[in-house]
Amino acid sequence: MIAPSILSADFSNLKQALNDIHASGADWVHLDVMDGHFVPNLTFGPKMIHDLRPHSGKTFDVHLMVDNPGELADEYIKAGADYLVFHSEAEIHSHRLLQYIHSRNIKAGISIVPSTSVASVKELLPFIDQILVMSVNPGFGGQSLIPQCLDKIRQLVELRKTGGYDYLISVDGGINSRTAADAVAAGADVLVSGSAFFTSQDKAGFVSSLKGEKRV
Ligand SMILES: O=C(CO)[C@H](O)[C@H](O)COP(=O)(O)O
Repeated sequence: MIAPSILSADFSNLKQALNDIHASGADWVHLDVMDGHFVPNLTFGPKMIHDLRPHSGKTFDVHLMVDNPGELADEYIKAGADYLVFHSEAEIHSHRLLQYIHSRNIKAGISIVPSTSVASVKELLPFIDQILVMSVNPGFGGQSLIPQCLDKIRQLVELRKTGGYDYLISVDGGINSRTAADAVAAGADVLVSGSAFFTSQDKAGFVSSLKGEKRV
């Protein structure tokens, strides 16, 4: 599946960004929430997500790049998140927060930055619907994929098989027409793409290309 990240959209025209995502055939909308503390950038909060919600029937994949995500989770659940994904590095009680998100009847996920190992989140794998592998240091779009991060996807595929778990593996950062095939070969289920998607003149062709349907 393809999840364009509106981080790279024109923030003065986000309805158009959603229309572009719908017309492209992409599957999800990826919404990057940054607090200026956990990552050195600020984006938007729950009101933005709430206001965008009526304009899209797509799955809203909300990626919290914030300190203390447990204190903020409710606001994003109320705003209309379908998946609420937080960083395990930012939450001591990740297991409790996963349970809480599930108790509110939405999907729950964790994300890991490039310096976090899969081994350090192994205990959480039975309790998640998605793991978002950051393939750049989070904070900004337009960076280059760190190839070593793809090995974490391979490890997560193996652990899912041996553990009988049921999570999706997403990859986020530096995904474009050149890198997508490596991420898919490693076992990624969801490709998040920001700058490559929004700078593409042929977004439907770009999405098809990432899905392996045709080349652009
Ligand atoms: O989470 C993010 C940055 O922290 C973005 O979703 C990600 O970087 C996508 O942007 P690009 O495809 O341009 O790398």
